[in-house]
Amino acid sequence: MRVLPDNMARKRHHNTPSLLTTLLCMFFHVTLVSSDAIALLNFKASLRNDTALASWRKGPTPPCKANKANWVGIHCWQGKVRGLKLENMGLHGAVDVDSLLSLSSLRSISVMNNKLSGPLPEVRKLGALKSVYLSNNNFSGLVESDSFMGMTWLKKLHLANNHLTGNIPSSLTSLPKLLELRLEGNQFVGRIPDFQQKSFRSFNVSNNYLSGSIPPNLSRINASSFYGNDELCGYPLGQCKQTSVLSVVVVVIVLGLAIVSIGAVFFILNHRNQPPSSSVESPLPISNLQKRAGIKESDNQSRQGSPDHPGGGKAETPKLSFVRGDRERFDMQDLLKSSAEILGSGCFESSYKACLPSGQVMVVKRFKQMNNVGKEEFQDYMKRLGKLRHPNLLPLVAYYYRKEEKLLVSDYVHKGSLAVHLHGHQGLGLPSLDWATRLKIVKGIAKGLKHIYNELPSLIAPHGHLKSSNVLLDESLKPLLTDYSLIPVMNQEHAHELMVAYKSPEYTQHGRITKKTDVWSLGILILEILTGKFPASILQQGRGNIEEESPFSWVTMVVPEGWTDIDEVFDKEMAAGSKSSEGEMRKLLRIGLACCEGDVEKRWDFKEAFERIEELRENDGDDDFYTSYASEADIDSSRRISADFNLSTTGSVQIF
Ligand SMILES: Nc1ncnc2c1ncn2[C@@H]1O[C@H](COP(=O)(O)OP(=O)(O)OP(=O)(O)O)[C@@H](O)[C@H]1O
Repeated sequence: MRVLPDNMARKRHHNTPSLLTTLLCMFFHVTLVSSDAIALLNFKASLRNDTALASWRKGPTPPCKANKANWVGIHCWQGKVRGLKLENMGLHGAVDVDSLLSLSSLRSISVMNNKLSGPLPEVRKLGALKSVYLSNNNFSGLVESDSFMGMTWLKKLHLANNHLTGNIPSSLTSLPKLLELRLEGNQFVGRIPDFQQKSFRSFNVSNNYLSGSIPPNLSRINASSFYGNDELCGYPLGQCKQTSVLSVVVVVIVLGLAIVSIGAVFFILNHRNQPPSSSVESPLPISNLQKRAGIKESDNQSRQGSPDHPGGGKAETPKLSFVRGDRERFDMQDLLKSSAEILGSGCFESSYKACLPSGQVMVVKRFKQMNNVGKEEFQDYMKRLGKLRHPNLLPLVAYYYRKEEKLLVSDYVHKGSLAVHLHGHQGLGLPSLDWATRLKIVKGIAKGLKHIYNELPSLIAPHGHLKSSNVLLDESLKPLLTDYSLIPVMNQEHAHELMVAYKSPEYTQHGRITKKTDVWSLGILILEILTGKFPASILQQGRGNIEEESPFSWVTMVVPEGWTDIDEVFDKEMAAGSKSSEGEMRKLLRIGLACCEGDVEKRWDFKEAFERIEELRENDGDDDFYTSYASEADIDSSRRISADFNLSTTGSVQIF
């Protein structure tokens, strides 16, 4: 609230309404003008010629009521603004992305066919967007390489027919979900970068100033998508001209000379920078990780070192033992002096994120209850775990052994855990995981488990601690299992008390775990993924009251017996926009329930569960306003779409 200077406050006093009126006005303002409305009104204020948005105004009519839009150009879902479709409205001015930041449910934005100008809007700030349509405007200027960095959810980006310059932004090349990219009719220069996406549903870079050869993975795209770039070559356009032998020789000689000179410079610098003697190293700064975690730096056991560690010569350094040969080494000192942040405290001790001076970001998980086996057996087992390699397993990188505590070190996974994406996404302003992503995650989890079952057949519960916080998601939302196969080294009483395997019905009822125990956990995880509800057994973990409630009560609560209505069971945010996949969702639910069969004898074994999951058909769900239109025709047909869209705002056509 702005505070008025004293004299102004006095001057206004005569004209101000009574306190009661003011309070009433404030009350009505707060209740009638939702935060979505405020955001939209600020957005409108940034536009020139906004007469087309006359229905956007303060007052008793909110932009959305449930799934119905009251304001023109708005798509609504559960009372929140889900999409903005402001096409062919003669809008001038710039797009004020900042004003839209509080629209937490916004997933699609289209301002195509207007006269908007200024630099490319910073859509990256709206990281949850799935579709961005800015084609046919007057946006201009350099597009920075990181303009789309972190837009993990972006499926469709249409920037055609503007005046954008610079290279095609490299941040586009690794967006995991990007399916449509329309950049035609701009002034992009340079080479087409190597897109990592396997295939595009729509791709067009024609009529720019691109040069060089077309990357091979784009060679299946229609040639017309590349036309109008005079210096572009390679399939599907004509072959690139062969460079003459002479020019190759010249390039080789120049490169050779450059390498020799760079080598010489490095040699000189290295020798200059070397400390005169290792004994005069400056004292280490106070360790952040050490300070936070209170990890002891020196003790007799740690000084013995490990044969695995190449830097074994430093007698005073506590040793980290690396279990993989393919990893850049760092030592315990690096780890201890790195800046650290607590990621969370699970059932065991806390986990820390540590940023090493080299730039590597690691996670250090501390265990005090890991004394089930002696030192040698422990080391052998860690080496065995280090040998597990699978795209869906987060590898153990190194460990630190002290009798009193162990540290397990792995890579930091930036997108965090599945638990956060299922239950904490709203607070973080992230979109809910769609059905297609959830199914891919379930398939990835099953594949990771299969690998552990194959590689560690002697373990009774090969994973033993499967839950949503132990499934991490990488940049492309691929699942990575963590904290797996630790039961053999855990103190048994702690394992019984804390680990998920011991929360299964066979343990709570008969005091045993079996090969099918992980299948129970997989079933619970599947139900959690489908319903979006957090399993009670995890909430109760470590509090010792699991026996008071049957392990089935959560299952019967989230999947009531004889359910028929999909809305009753499935996470609404997942089910919306995936109507065509309802059949597969139901199949997965049946798989989840079969895995949650209380009678171990009747419960599927892992092989059966895996095969059933593999059979599920993947289908990349789509939930923006162009779902029912061929995207190639988007721009041409925008008038038609707008007409349909107007119908939807009256409630007669449901697009979302
Ligand atoms: N390598 C990692 N990268 C990113 N986040 C991680 C990593 N390892 C763990 N986390 C996250 O850090 C938080 C704390 O993890 P931690 O393993 O200590 O506890 P937990 O998984 O909640 O429970 P438990 O101790 O039973 O495994 C969790 O949210 C977890 O998902």
